[in-house]
Amino acid sequence: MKFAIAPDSFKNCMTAREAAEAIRSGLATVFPDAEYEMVPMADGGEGTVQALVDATGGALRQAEVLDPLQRPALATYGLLGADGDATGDASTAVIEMAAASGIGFVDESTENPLIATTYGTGQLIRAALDDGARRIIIGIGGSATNDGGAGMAEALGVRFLDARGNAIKRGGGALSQLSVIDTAGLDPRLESTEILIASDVDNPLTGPQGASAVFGPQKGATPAMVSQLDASLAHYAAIINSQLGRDVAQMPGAGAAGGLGAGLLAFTNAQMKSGVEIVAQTVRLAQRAADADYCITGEGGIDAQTQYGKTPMGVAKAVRQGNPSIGVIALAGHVGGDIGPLYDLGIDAIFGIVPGATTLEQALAAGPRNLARTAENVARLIAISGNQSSNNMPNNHL
Ligand SMILES: O=C(O)[C@H](O)CO
Repeated sequence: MKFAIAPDSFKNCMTAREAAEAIRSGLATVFPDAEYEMVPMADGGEGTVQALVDATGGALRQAEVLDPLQRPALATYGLLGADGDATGDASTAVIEMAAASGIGFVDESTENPLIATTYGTGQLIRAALDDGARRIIIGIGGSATNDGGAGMAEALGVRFLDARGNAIKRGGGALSQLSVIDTAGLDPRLESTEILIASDVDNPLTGPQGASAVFGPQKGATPAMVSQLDASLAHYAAIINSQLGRDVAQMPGAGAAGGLGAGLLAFTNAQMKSGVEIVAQTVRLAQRAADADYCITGEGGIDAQTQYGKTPMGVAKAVRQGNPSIGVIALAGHVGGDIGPLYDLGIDAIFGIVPGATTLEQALAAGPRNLARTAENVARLIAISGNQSSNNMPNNHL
């Protein structure tokens, strides 16, 4: 009997690796001799750096950056281990933009998307290049910014000038004064660096579905600021198009992280991909689960949204590629209504792990125990289903 264990983190409760350990401990009470392939997962959002470092035997690194309000901060990124490195030589870095430019750096009294900058994200990319990265996975979303990634590009050597040739201020508000983009100083290492963007949304840069209209308010933008920021980003995109020949405004995902998606597409050779697919490929999930009987995945919450690129869905797709008969079982702290489509899309069964009425605080505190107990019960079902190998039958549990 072989299990591939590939959960996401359970937010505010367990990292993906801790969740995988809890699942293994529950399964192992019933199948102590089974083989367990541990593959902590993520979808490009929070926890991606930790999951990829854990899954590949990599290392966490820190860099001094400027936060969205240009205050000094320390931000963590990761270098993957050779285990999960598509380059084969441990030169892939993984970055979460939110580690340098995320909403967590501001509160209601300081948030201001007119001035917030992604400069620190550019500093993280530079730090990864200094570490020798030739492939960078960057998870984007959860930002405090609305600057179209101009700050990120500036940190990598691009100059943004007004009509008089002076550098404009950082932040989305000042982009309305942009006249010339000078890319002569852009870090030449970017030319030969593969950048994969794992985006949390596929919104365009501008318009009613764009970065400012949809996500500006959650960063403190008033309706007047939303109009100003949307016009600034439209102006910025028009100059990018006319001076760099890249038409990024309506590309899917260009509006992610306050338009950082657009900035990466405009100034680097980045490609936008599904976050969970990038992670699954990087950790070779399909290969590692190719001879597994079951895959156990999970996440803090599973609901109808899960089908749109969340980890359990991406895991199911990946493991079924080379192993169509694998059983895929998902465990979650919260299971929403309308999960029917997930069964058709490749998840065989979904179980909530919370045993009864409880407060969120209690549920979080008991998370690892609840996850392990639910995994044990899943194993008990498997044991009585007759699919188990007779060598692994735990008589004392039947
Ligand atoms: O950061 C943001 O703007 C949202 O998470 C969408 O990417």
